[in-house]
Amino acid sequence: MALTVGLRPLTRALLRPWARVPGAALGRPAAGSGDGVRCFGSPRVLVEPDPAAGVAVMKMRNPPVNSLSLEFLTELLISLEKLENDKTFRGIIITSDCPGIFSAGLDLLEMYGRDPAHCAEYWKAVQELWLRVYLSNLVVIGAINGISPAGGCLLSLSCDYRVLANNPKYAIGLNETLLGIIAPFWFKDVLVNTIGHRAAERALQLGFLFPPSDALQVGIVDQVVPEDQVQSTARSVMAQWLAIPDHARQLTKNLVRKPTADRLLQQRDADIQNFVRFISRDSIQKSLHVYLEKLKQKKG
Ligand SMILES: CC/C=C\C/C=C\C/C=C\CCC/C=C/C(=O)SCCNC(=O)CCNC(=O)[C@H](O)C(C)(C)COP(=O)(O)OP(=O)(O)OC[C@H]1O[C@@H](n2cnc3c(N)ncnc32)[C@H](O)[C@@H]1OP(=O)(O)O
Repeated sequence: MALTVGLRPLTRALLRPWARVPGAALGRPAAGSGDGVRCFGSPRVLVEPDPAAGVAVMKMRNPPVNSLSLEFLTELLISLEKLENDKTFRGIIITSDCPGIFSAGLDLLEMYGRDPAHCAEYWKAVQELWLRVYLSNLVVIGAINGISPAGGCLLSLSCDYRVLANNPKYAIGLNETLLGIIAPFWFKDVLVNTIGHRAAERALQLGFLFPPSDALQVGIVDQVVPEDQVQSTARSVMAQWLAIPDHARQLTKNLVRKPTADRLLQQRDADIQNFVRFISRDSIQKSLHVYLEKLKQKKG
């Protein structure tokens, strides 16, 4: 897929793609990879390659909550692009390195109190990550080992298969309305494609965050397993998906997903402008302020 990363050169230059990850990366062989295969990545994205299996495990580690900041999105994009272009890999497992949190979704501080140019750049990166994961030629499996609201849910929904840890503290869903904001049409489309129109209508309006058993029942995840089996289950599922010839699976994936992606691709700039207009409204900024204050107060 020929997507440009589309971020300002400055943003990219600030990052150190493929820097060795301090400590964790140095000298630590990737699990199951045998001698000589090392983890790599960038400060916020740890990639554990298993070349023999053709699989890479991508661990998000932007503590405390893996919120999708501009820098984090950029690093995720660079990692994905690198894996996509490396013929060694046929599949990626996306998971979290932050205990109890898959991803808290979009970084609210990228949308609160920012100028329009920043919001536009941020939204472009959000679009880019979605397109890259959603249309990836690789098999993408989400090993969801923590709570996954809003943008975290979108990331999960963009995977080919979702395995959620069975922990009552975890939940997944598009909860935007609870923040006084709305899920954009392409978030909505992916949810409708996954759980159907009626269930999506209720879930979106009420901002449902589904705990594991409800998540499985509604179909927002494909499997719920004990927490200590999330990674191994993702691996077994990956083996099933990799048993299918790549070209047939990729063409089929494209057939199914392209119409949804095209809706955004045909109006990316307009979508950015809509977002910037919407998020810049005083009333929306107030809602974000109230929500951020609630998060602070929760701490006591
Ligand atoms: C007509 C309209 C036309 C066009 C419209 C066009 C476009 C649509 C417009 C907008 C679309 C926006 C879509 C938005 C998507 C999103 O993803 S919004 C984010 C949603 N996320 C959430 O609601 C999760 C919020 N966080 C939590 O609930 C909790 O933090 C947690 C359950 C994830 C973790 O709980 P704890 O472990 O208890 O940790 P804390 O709550 O103490 O958090 C630690 C620290 O992190 C900060 N934080 C948490 N989440 C975020 C976040 N998403 N972004 C930024 N920062 C976050 C939190 O404030 C704490 O900070 P400190 O107090 O330590 O500084």
